[in-house]
Amino acid sequence: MIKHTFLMVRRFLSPRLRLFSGGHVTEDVCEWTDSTDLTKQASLYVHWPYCLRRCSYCNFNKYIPRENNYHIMTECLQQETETLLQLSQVSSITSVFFGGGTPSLAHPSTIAVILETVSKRASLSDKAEVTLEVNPTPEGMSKLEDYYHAGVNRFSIGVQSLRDDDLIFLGRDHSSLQALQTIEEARRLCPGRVSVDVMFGRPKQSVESWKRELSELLNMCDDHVSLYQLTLERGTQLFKQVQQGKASAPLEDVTAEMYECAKSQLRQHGFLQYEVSNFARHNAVSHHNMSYWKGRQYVGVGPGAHGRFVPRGEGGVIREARTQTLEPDVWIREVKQRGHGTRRRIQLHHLEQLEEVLVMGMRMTKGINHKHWELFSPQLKLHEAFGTSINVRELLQSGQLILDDRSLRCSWDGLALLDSILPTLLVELQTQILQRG
Ligand SMILES: C[S@+](CC[C@H](N)C(=O)[O-])C[C@H]1O[C@@H](n2cnc3c(N)ncnc32)[C@H](O)[C@@H]1O
Ligand SMILES: C[S@@+](CC[C@H](N)C(=O)[O-])C[C@H]1O[C@@H](n2cnc3c(N)ncnc32)[C@H](O)[C@@H]1O
Ligand code: SF4
Repeated sequence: MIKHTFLMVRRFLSPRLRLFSGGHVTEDVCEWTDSTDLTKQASLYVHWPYCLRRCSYCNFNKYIPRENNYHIMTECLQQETETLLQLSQVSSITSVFFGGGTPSLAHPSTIAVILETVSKRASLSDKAEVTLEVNPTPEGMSKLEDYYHAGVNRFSIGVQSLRDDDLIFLGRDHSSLQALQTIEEARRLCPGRVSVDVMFGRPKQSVESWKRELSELLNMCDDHVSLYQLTLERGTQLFKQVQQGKASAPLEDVTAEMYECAKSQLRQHGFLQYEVSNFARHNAVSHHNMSYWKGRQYVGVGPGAHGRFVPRGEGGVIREARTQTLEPDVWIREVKQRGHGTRRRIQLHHLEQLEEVLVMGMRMTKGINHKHWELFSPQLKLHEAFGTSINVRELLQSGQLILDDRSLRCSWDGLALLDSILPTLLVELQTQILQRG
């Protein structure tokens, strides 16, 4: 089974509410050529681990800063970027994503310094997507222009909700008006390259109010929407509130209806679903996230960041799943001592890599095409791996799964059941690989 997929995968894999169907994205803007040596390029993820407060639902790796150590954080992020780029020996970085935590708490000069470091160690095209996640507070908004000048060309704005009561309940540090103003300013700077995150299935939320809320958002937003169903995460305040009966999540059929409405509203506004949680208009898909779903290499820098790359700089030939130390102070110490804070390295052998390619690739509405699969599995073709099994045939016959000349993919109905389809595919893959020794 998949042991190494990172938090984001786990969190957003579950389409519990028959969440995800929609139109087709026709053109693949993120296609790599067959001749590309995949170990020579990677995307870069940079984690800023601090937030001003803890949102009640969030269990991402984030800390409330005790003191202002942003200067030292910048130095260490720069140092670790250098070390890991050297270790990976990639010649080209195809996209950069500053996530968190709240990376819009970082000084724009930190972003500039990291991007300069990347450019010194590898080629970073002017056209490469450079995303920064922004909490839509007045402080975040006031820095957008400086981030833009530092090299950011895409903003991902954590709107979450346009209902002020809900924002307070969720522990957010901004109002709905501030969110709309931040979207406007981000669109002025990066037209066509602004994404919003919005969550539904919130306590006390009704379908009617969700419809109105999404409609307001769709009238103001740009060309990319990430739509998440609020997940109850163990260890969060919201989890406790629900356990103690102080809050309750909407029933499953209510959230399913919320999704149905969202889907049709998004479609009316010209958005096409291209992944389990993501919708784009004018083909404004997230290149960085596409590189995860396509099983490309990525380097993860900063506390708790995940990476997948071959450490060619030390003679490695096998891709590794790498995780950086979670706790910022410990991570800082490690980076100062040895240039990086890698806590865990796991070699991904052939089967494990294929498992990841499968799990990630099936999230895309386009699924896994034959070329994509053959890059990782030249010997065992898609038809050979999945076309002969009785269990897989049942999924094909039921219409949940499609395997044809184009690709292996979920149907719209099937995508909603991805969690239950994947185990069958994984078992079949394991069987086929083991049989072939
Ligand atoms: C799942 S949300 C997606 C946000 C938004 N929808 C977008 O794509 O612009 C992104 C979050 O996932 C986490 N994340 C993404 N890539 C990561 C990586 N390589 N290592 C660790 N965490 C990562 C970070 O917490 C980041 O804030
Ligand atoms: C880790 S946050 C980082 C971005 C930024 N700090 C923010 O909150 O806007 C990335 C995204 O993950 C989503 N997210 C976090 N916790 C979630 C949960 N429990 N259920 C669903 N989505 C969640 C939110 O939509 C959020 O925008
Ligand atoms: S949702 Fe964003 S701002 Fe809120 S605690 Fe999580 S990372 Fe921080």
